[in-house]
Amino acid sequence: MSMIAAFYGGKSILITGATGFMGKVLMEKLFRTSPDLKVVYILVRTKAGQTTQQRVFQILNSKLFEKVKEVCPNVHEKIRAIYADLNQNDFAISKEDMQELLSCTNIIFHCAATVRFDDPLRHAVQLNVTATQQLLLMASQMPKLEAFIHISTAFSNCNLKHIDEVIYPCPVEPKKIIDSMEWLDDAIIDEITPKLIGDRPNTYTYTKALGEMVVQQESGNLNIAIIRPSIVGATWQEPFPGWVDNLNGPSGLIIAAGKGFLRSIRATPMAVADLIPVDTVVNLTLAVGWYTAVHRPKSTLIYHCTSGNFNPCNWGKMGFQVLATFEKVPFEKAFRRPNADFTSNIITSQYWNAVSHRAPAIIYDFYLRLTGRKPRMTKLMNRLLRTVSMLEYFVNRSWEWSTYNTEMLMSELSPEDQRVFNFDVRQLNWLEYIENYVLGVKKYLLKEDMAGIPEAKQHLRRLRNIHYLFNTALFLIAWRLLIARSQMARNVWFFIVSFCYKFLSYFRASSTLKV
Ligand SMILES: CCCCCCCCCCCCCCCCCCCCCCCC(=O)SCCNC(=O)CCNC(=O)[C@H](O)C(C)(C)COP(=O)(O)OP(=O)(O)OC[C@H]1O[C@@H](n2cnc3c(N)ncnc32)[C@H](O)[C@@H]1OP(=O)(O)O
Ligand SMILES: NC(=O)C1=CN([C@@H]2O[C@H](COP(=O)(O)OP(=O)(O)OC[C@H]3O[C@@H](n4cnc5c(N)ncnc54)[C@H](OP(=O)(O)O)[C@@H]3O)[C@@H](O)[C@H]2O)C=CC1
Repeated sequence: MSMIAAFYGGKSILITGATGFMGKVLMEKLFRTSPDLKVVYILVRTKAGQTTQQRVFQILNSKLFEKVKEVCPNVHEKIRAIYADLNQNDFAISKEDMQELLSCTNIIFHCAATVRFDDPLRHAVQLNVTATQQLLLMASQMPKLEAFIHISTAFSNCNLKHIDEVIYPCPVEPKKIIDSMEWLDDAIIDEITPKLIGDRPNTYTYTKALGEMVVQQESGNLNIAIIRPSIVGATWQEPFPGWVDNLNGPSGLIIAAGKGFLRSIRATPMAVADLIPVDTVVNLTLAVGWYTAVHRPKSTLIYHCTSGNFNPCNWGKMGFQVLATFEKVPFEKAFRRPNADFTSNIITSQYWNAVSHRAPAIIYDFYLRLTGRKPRMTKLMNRLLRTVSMLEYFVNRSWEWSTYNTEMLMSELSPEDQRVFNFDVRQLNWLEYIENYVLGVKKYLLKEDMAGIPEAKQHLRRLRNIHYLFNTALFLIAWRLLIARSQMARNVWFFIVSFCYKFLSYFRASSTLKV
């Protein structure tokens, strides 16, 4: 029997960010391994015209929860969706709901965050710092609370090369930042943002670092742990391989590359691609919840959930395997044939951007205009290149994260728990994982049917022929222009033509002789 699964039995668990990528997988695993848990409270806001209940209904009816419904048929009764907006005071939770949360909660998993890199500082602080502070305040009023698990990111200190399992202070205290957001206007905040984030690349990593400081400062008597995952990718094994439901991290780029929009990227092929499957993060998170509550470590432990030091894979190998998978299972209706040029040189990258991205977009828009349609490719391409430029920071550097606490925890688990809550990425076969990831993107994000693969392959063959035809035409036009202008080109042309003529005459004469 798994000790971790048994631990969650009968517990009341509060999850923030349960409607997000990681939150859904966390809930799924909890219900599948501990169907006898008492209740899972989830803080949910209304979104895109859906009520909180409709959102829960949609999650429970997704493919991700198919197995759960077999193991825990009354799962819908065990989820208590509480309306909450983490941007509001007291999260806009009703008095009755708040009372219930405060008196019943045993464990908190705080996953909610804004993961957008370009969020204005005010918004990122509100969600990643102030909301964390408020949740800690709530936690301090929960008499039955056994553990508070905060999900941060391995990149909260990406300005450092080697990162230990400690909290690194930011120059300005989080409390001062929170206070200043109340009275500074947006224009001034925008102006001081670059100075505040310093050598971090964006407001996301900066506010996640501030969030950790808040956790440390407001921990009081709480039993707290922090988990720092690296780049979270599709599921490795559970509940099935390749599940993914958003465009963050590499997923969006896999689509852009598979559809032939993105054919080159400024990336260092040898840099470590520190990807970590979402089910691995969730297994570690649940194990940490158990360990923190049962063993009550004296200080706040930080767990790095990374792959680089256990089982490194680099961007070059990843890109190669992604392309190899596109050969077997191409995406439908590609714009161009998928290709990948990784270059770490800024000038070469600008060149490829012009030749491989902007020029085809302009030509396609010209074709759309000619055929009476609205041009859209240049706009789409600009957006894509903006996204890529934001991710470039992470694909041109390598980091080292120490993992003593994660390894310690692994050694504390029983063999059964090591199996059920496996977070040992040494067992991960990257080639298999990446192939399943690409398949998952095709199935669960693009919702493409496998039956369409022959047609997709046929489409790629057509694109290849168009590509050859286009290049030949381009070459002939360029050559024609050149010989019209340059004597040397004319001489070369004359030499080639006369050589071909002589060769053909010789060939004809020798074949006549044989007859
Ligand atoms: C030769 C090329 C490739 C070769 C083939 C192989 C490819 C695979 C190999 C790997 C290559 C390199 C992969 C690099 C991945 C590196 C990721 C590193 C990230 C690590 C950071 C730390 C991890 C974390 O802690 S947090 C999680 C990460 N967070 C994110 O990823 C969020 C990023 N997204 C944003 O910040 C925003 O969405 C932004 C700024 C990118 C765009 O904002 P904007 O307001 O302009 O638009 P949106 O409304 O958000 O979206 C517009 C449009 O774009 C789509 N989209 C959104 N995000 C992405 C994305 N990541 N990639 C692609 N497309 C994206 C979105 O759906 C919208 O589409 P519509 O059609 O308009 O709806
Ligand atoms: N994905 C990754 O690569 C990595 C993620 N992390 C961390 O993991 C955690 C989970 O990330 P992930 O699941 O990928 O992120 P998602 O963006 O998928 O999910 C974010 C969650 O936060 C919720 N949320 C955001 N704003 C509010 C709000 N105002 N009120 C209530 N809920 C809100 C979202 O709710 P809604 O559905 O309503 O928008 C959603 O449930 C985050 O803390 C992130 O920093 C760390 C490393 C890498």
